[in-house]
Amino acid sequence: MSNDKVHLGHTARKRFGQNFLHDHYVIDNIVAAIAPSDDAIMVEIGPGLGALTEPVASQIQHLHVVELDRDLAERLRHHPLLSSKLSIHEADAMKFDFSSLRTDARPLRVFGNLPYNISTPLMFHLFEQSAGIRDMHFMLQKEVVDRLAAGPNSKAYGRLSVMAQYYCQVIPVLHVGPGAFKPAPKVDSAVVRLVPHQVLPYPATRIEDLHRVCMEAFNQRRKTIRNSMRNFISEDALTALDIDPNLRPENLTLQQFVTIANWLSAQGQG
Ligand SMILES: C[S@@+](CC[C@H](N)C(=O)[O-])C[C@H]1O[C@@H](n2cnc3c(N)ncnc32)[C@H](O)[C@@H]1O
Repeated sequence: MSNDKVHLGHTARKRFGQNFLHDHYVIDNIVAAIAPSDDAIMVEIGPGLGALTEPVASQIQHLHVVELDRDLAERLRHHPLLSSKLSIHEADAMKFDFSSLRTDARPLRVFGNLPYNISTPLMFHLFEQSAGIRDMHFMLQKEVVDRLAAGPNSKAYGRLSVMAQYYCQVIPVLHVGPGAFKPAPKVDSAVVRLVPHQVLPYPATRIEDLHRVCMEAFNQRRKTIRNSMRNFISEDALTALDIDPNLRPENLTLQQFVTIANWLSAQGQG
């Protein structure tokens, strides 16, 4: 085993997606982007060995952390500087009810250097609870940030772009190379800021229908939507919605996806 896997006396566990930040310049930039504040309930996902936890906690009164690794949660409980400021939730963030942390009128602010193996489903889990969240800052694979932020007519545009932008404004913040982590991941990383819309710009009648339309369209992204959507909407119905059936899914805007999903919901066949 290479020494790269041992950081501050802890052996990184691959199954928990553990790549610990150790570059102080990068850490400072991330904390500056987060701009910790006491006017919200701050929550970190995957505090690990505390690379972000320590500098964030030093700027605020209290911080919730959600950590799945029992050993790391235990270390944090005994951390000389942090333990008095932290509420440690030893739990799986994928199943965690973040809204349960809202014990007063303040919104949540969520951040984390996410385990890359679960980052996409975890974001979907958070999008569903986004009404009570002011903002989220996540370290992700750069490719995922590119997909989150992509607009129509680009290669990176897909289901993740449409669903993320349905719920949030997406702002890429910082590019981070592999050397900032121990062990170093094989891919480039980036920090993204996600700001949930106060009022959804294009509300879907049934969110399941929007999921379905995106899924069916992007599963066959080289086909025209006339073909990839023929299971649930006819060419004539698309034309009646003022959407060209010859387009491919990557040409459709979020608004057009929602228009199709809402048409589907209105048919009562979603
Ligand atoms: C990429 S590491 C980041 C650690 C630390 N924040 C840092 O930046 O150095 C991901 C962290 O998430 C934790 N983790 C992995 N899966 C998790 C899950 N399902 N729920 C909560 N935490 C998880 C890992 O144990 C690890 O501490």
